[in-house]
Amino acid sequence: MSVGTGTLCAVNAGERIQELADRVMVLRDAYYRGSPLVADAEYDAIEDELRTLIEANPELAPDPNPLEQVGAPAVLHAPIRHSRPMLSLEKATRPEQVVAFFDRFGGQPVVVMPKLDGLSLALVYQDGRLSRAITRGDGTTGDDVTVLVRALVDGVPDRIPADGRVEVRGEAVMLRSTFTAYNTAHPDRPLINPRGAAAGTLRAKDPATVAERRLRFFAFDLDTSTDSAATDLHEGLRALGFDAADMRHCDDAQAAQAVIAEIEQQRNELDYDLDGAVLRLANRDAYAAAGTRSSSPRGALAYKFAAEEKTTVLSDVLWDVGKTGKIAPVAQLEPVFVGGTTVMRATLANQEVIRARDIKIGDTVLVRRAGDVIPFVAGVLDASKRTGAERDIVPPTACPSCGQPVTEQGNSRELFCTNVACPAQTVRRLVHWASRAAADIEAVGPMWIERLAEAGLLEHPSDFYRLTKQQLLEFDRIGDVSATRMIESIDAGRQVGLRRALIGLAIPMASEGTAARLCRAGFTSLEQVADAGEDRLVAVEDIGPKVAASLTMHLTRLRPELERLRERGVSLDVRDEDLPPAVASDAPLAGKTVVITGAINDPRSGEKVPRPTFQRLCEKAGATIASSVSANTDMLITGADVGASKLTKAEKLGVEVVDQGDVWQQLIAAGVT
Ligand SMILES: NC(=O)c1ccc[n+]([C@@H]2O[C@H](COP(=O)([O-])OP(=O)(O)OC[C@H]3O[C@@H](n4cnc5c(N)ncnc54)[C@H](O)[C@@H]3O)[C@@H](O)[C@H]2O)c1
Ligand SMILES: [Zn+2]
Repeated sequence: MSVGTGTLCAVNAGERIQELADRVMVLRDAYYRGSPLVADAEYDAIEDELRTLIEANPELAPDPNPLEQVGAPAVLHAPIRHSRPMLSLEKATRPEQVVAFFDRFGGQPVVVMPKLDGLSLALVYQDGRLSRAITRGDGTTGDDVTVLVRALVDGVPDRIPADGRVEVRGEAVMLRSTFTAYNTAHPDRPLINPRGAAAGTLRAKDPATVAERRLRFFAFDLDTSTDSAATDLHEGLRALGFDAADMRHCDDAQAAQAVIAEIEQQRNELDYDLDGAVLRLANRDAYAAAGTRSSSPRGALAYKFAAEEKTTVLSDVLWDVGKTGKIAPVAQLEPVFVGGTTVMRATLANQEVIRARDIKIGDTVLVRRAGDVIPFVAGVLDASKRTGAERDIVPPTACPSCGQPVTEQGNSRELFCTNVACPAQTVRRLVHWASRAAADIEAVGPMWIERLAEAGLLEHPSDFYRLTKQQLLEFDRIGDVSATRMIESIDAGRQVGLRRALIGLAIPMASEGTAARLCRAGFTSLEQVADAGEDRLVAVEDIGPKVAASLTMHLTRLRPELERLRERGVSLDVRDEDLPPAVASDAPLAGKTVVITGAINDPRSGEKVPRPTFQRLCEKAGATIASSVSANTDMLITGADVGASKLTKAEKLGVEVVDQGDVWQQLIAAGVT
């Protein structure tokens, strides 16, 4: 008897299936206990491989099959059985799968909404009062977390206008703003990511211990015993007073795909993490009638986005000297595809973060890259993987560029090189001067700036303006064309003006906003700011004593440089672009200080409008823009997906909250476009 290759394969496949199934169980167990061993993307890859193998070899399906189970038989403190199972979702990554979903339910309306990355909760109401909040658990039985939810979760009303039994399901998330604020306040015990933080919060024994870790609930599912509730999911939830996940009705796969793309695009600007978009039958009866599979409802589909977190190996740490002399640890990573690009370097912030997260060279670390944010190392996931060959990360005692001793500053013990002649700092400052936000010397890139500095031709920003074409032509790889381009680009940079020059000088603590505010406060030249003195500077809105002191000290030090810039024809005077546009006294927002929050869309085209563009429109209509709500704010303009914290604050301070739609109407009526 011969053994066919098919059989051999099946034997191998069987082993592999068992191996993967075991691994899935181990990873789930750790994950649902709150200490994941790998990033979600890696876990999902294991599930995918298992699913593909079982589909090809159904007879080898393990028993029990983890893919037919939900969650994990987690440790439940107060188990409660769900009225109907809380399931997982079927996943899709390709447009064809969205088409297939629409084909399956020909003609039925579908809602598309963000797939929030938190943890799901079932809220049970009896005759209008919240009676219970329950976690998903293993899908059949969850944990009673009513006390914690009442104390910590915003967006869960105590009472709703409905009789009988009502069950609302949704996601409890930690807003990114809450997460960041918490980690800033507690650098010694940082949270790794918002989702883990949310799950951990609802595992606390006593709400008082996690009081600063507030969560926010967004509803996505509704079950009622009464017939009075709307059959449309979105309307039904809103009528009961819930913030629903932002749902958009779509009639066909093409429309759905467009909304999915829009959600993915907005992903970075929202105040919560999301890992995909959910498609779901809009009609609640149709959704119920579609029924379920072993572990997922048939009437819904999750479209997954690229992972924003992955694990990789930290191969080394370099200490990088920045333009203000700050020496920051930069992680060198084994290349990893995350957040849509291959990441090889990530920030480690400072030595306190390294200590608090107990990170060592050689560790497998979690790397997070969300949107335009610089990738960073969030922490070590599986310390049990350590072999003993890992090395401690040792901060330098001398500047890696100039060798001068370093100094430590602040609570997070940031390291600084205070040598003003430090070559690394010099290059960084020159690069910053040439950057778009400052003199915008586009044709002289960072590499050439470094070469020119090494050759002794550049040390201060003013040195750019005495470079000659002859000097540039002496460099091997600079020909006539590029030398001309460089000189022209430097010439154009002479029009830098007060605001951008101040940005370009990289004065510690003075932000781009500081520069803009000084211009608006009536300063007409950089010399005037240098001579103003701290008292006059603090009188400017939003400029505090520390910023004023830093400005005065550094501009005094830079006085000779300001003179050289002037001598070489560089304008340090305020420019038109630095000032708010002229406003008529009857402009709709005249005299109002406004804060803008949420995503802004032009109602005429439906298109997204970048925040700075909308700010400029409001300014043209007479408004002064502030970054956060305070007692001085007159109006909070809200776009889509507004963070709860801003709204709560506005309510507390009695600030008028106005929807962007109303503001657009006024802008359009006043001809401000
Ligand atoms: N890192 C690990 O080791 C590890 C282990 C196990 C699971 N996981 C992760 O946990 C998840 C497991 O999948 P799952 O079954 O828990 O969740 P899922 O990805 O299948 O999605 C279902 C969940 O999505 C949530 N959700 C968010 N927005 C929703 C919306 N608008 N409509 C409906 N549901 C919405 C709900 O909480 C629901 O329970 C995956 O992301 C997986 O990567 C990770
Ligand atoms: Zn140095």
